[in-house]
Amino acid sequence: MRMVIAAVGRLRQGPEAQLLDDYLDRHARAGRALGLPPVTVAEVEDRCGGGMAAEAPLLERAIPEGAALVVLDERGQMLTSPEFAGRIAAWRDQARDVAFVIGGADGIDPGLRDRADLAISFGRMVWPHMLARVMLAEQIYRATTILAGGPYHRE
Ligand SMILES: C[S@@+](CC[C@H](N)C(=O)[O-])C[C@H]1O[C@@H](n2cnc3c(N)ncnc32)[C@H](O)[C@@H]1O
Repeated sequence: MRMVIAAVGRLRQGPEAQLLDDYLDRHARAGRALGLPPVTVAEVEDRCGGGMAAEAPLLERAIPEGAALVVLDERGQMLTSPEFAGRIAAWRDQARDVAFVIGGADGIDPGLRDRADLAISFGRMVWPHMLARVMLAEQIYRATTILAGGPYHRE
């Protein structure tokens, strides 16, 4: 199993990058015993201003073949953290790769969005894509602690 975040834009050094690295490091450490791999981040950028249509093929290239495709989209489903953890465990048990896709300023091209296995919403408000990246990393770490039975997640 591989876990990939494919995201539009380059995250510069700063608080978001520090938070992202921290959650992904924590996930990597906690996930080892659970058979969950570290998350890799593939950043894509279209320098010609082509918007989401130009970004879609760049994102596609970062998605492993046959991977479960999860798009982050404010119109998607709102899962609880334990539900999200259950999805991750199911992909692990099927030895299936999973790719999480985060769009740019215009969002994710409908062609890519429509073929997703799952669209996840962090609420109906629109978040900056760099914050969505950090929030996703935190939820992946949280999911790992839920699967490990740790005390980080409380209801
Ligand atoms: C600035 S938003 C783009 C919003 C754009 N108007 C749209 O229609 O998707 C950039 C990316 O951040 C992520 N994002 C922002 N808000 C989100 C939310 N509430 N839930 C899930 N993902 C979100 C999505 O991947 C989105 O493509």
